[in-house]
Amino acid sequence: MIRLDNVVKTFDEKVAVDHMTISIQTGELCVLLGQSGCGKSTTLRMINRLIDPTQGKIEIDGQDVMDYKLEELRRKIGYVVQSTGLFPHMNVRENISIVPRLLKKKEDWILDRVIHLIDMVGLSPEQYINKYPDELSGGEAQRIGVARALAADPNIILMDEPFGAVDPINRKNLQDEFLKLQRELKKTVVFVTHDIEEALKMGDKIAIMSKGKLEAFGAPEEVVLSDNPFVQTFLGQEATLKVLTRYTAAAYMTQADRTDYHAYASHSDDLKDILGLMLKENVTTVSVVDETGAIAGSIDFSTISQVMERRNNEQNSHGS
Ligand SMILES: Nc1ncnc2c1ncn2[C@@H]1O[C@H](COP(=O)(O)OP(=O)(O)OP(=O)(O)O)[C@@H](O)[C@H]1O
Repeated sequence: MIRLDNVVKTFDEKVAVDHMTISIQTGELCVLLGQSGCGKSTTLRMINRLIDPTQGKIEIDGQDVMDYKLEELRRKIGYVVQSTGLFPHMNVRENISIVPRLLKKKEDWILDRVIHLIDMVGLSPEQYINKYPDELSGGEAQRIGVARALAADPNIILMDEPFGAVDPINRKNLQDEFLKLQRELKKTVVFVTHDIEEALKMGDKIAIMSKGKLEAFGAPEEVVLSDNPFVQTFLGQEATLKVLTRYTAAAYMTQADRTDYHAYASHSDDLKDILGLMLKENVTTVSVVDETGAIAGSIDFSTISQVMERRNNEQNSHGS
């Protein structure tokens, strides 16, 4: 759906993006990962033409972005930034309504859509619809930013460090909820972050960039096994462990085993959390509890090591 073909962007003499070539499939969440200044945001902004490339071509649905009418392109593409970009003098309803109003949707339709979107991002419409941005926490503002980006039902969403300014617990919640939403909506998402764990958790594909260049591109399990020396150093030895953040306890627990093992994990915890709990409590099996606090099953160490082994084997067989 989105194709970058040898894209270059220079600012004066400085090369910000250096011959980037990647293809992002429909419904895929592609993370652009790299250190500050490596060209992630510039790459993202060339997709919706906030910036035009110096060289190369970007296609959406097979058509050069330069051939789209700007308004058509922006309608196709939602955009979420770290600072949320909410207008401070507009309340939540007005902020989310901006694009539908530009598209001349009926007011009744817009109000229904606003209510639906606030609910969809996990907030109460009655409580939040009339609030102003300065009455929202960082996490709440980010949710409204996501709701606003979804307002015109775009096929593509560009997200620039969307959860960067949020504390770690809220950040994890936002990640989990966005992934849940994404499983339903299946938008094509390009997501910029410099947080390795976030990238390995969120990405169907990860593009690792350094100094404007693409260093690795592939599924998380692939990039952690990359033999590119920059990628190895950048991701560090813990990267393979971090891949475990992609898998939840609920998906891997043995439901038949409801024994109380005295170390408890939530069904929404990921396998890296569970491994951490095992090491902390010095146990090899933990009970998994559901949202009511009842024991729903268990996970043991061998399950986690099998997941890691299987991932590694799959990758090795892909490579051979
Ligand atoms: N408008 C601009 N004018 C001049 N130089 C720019 C401009 N925008 C970006 N750059 C430069 O291009 C390079 C890439 O910047 P970019 O913002 O794309 O990096 P990034 O990876 O997104 O970094 P960060 O995570 O800090 O936002 C940097 O060296 C930056 O200083």
